[in-house]
Amino acid sequence: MTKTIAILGAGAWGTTLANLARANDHQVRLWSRQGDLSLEDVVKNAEIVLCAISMKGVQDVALSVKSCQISPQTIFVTATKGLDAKTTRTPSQIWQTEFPDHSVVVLSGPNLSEEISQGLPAATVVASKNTAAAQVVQQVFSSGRFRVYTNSDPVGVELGGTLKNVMAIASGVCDGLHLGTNAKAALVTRGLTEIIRIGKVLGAKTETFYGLSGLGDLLATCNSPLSRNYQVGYQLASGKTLTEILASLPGTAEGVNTCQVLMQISQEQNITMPITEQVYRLLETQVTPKQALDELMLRDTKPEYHQ
Ligand SMILES: NC(=O)C1=CN([C@@H]2O[C@H](COP(=O)(O)OP(=O)(O)OC[C@H]3O[C@@H](n4cnc5c(N)ncnc54)[C@H](OP(=O)(O)O)[C@@H]3O)[C@@H](O)[C@H]2O)C=CC1
Ligand SMILES: O=C(CO)COP(=O)(O)O
Repeated sequence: MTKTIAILGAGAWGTTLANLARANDHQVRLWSRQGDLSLEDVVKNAEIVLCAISMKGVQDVALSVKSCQISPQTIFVTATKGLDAKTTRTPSQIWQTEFPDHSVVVLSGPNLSEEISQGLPAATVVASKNTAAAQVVQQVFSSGRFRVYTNSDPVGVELGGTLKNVMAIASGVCDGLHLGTNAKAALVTRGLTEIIRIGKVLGAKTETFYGLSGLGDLLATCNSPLSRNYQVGYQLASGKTLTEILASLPGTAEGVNTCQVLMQISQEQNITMPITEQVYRLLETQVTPKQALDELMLRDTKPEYHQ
């Protein structure tokens, strides 16, 4: 059944998702601040409103959508991977707070948009407390090139995609310093342990992090030069400043902001986040990449906890 879909954000991810939905014969209207269509016209009568804008714009756009005419049945889908700097909320928590009577679905997975745009195969997850809403979104995007799984842990799926961005920065540093495959395996594995530790405190289920939106996205992003977050780390290791890197980066690297929000959460909730802390100190120029490595390697010895 053809659906009317409003996609907010005409960046790399919003455009790619719009093309996937159009390829399945859905009617798609795309909104961005630069576009010709007003937000009101784009969301009017939409059965699905999908947000793929950067984290920094989500709260304001959600408030703007609230003042538009929205059908009571509209499903909201969020594809943003970040945390709100003011409230530490996830994007789905923002949408659910502004639209408490609507279903909210999180779409997240190992989805480097450039590969999907080239028609390469990929899989993703759509997660919601409302299974029927997740299944609607699954049907909208599923194709022979894009395999979509449903899941009932939206916060876990969302945090997998968000927290791995910090690990992707660390992985870029690891590769930029040419530390080798053993070091990378150790970093990504301990990164997953750290993600699970944070995620559990923030309300996610542990097992979600072993799926596509957790381990899957961690592997994709930590190993691909297509990842903007990986690029930030890689270029920091080569001696560039963060300002220089962000000035030439094609698109958003959410891990930079996420890292700051996580440090706030770490202090408030007393969660140990050694890798995140070193990425934060590196971004703040408190340590060099080599010093960050030494700090991690010379921490107190301990048993191998998995969570
Ligand atoms: N690219 C990818 O491979 C993937 C990206 N994501 C996530 O999707 C989100 C968007 O990423 P991506 O499309 O790559 O980023 P881009 O930088 O390519 O695009 C960002 C989009 O967000 C919009 N935007 C930014 N700030 C605001 C604001 N204050 N108000 C309104 N709109 C704003 C931009 O609008 P404008 O054009 O008007 O400036 C643009 O449409 C990120 O959270 C990212 O982590 C998730 C999976 C894959
Ligand atoms: O989330 C992504 C892949 O799943 C995209 O990663 P980057 O935002 O680091 O480019």
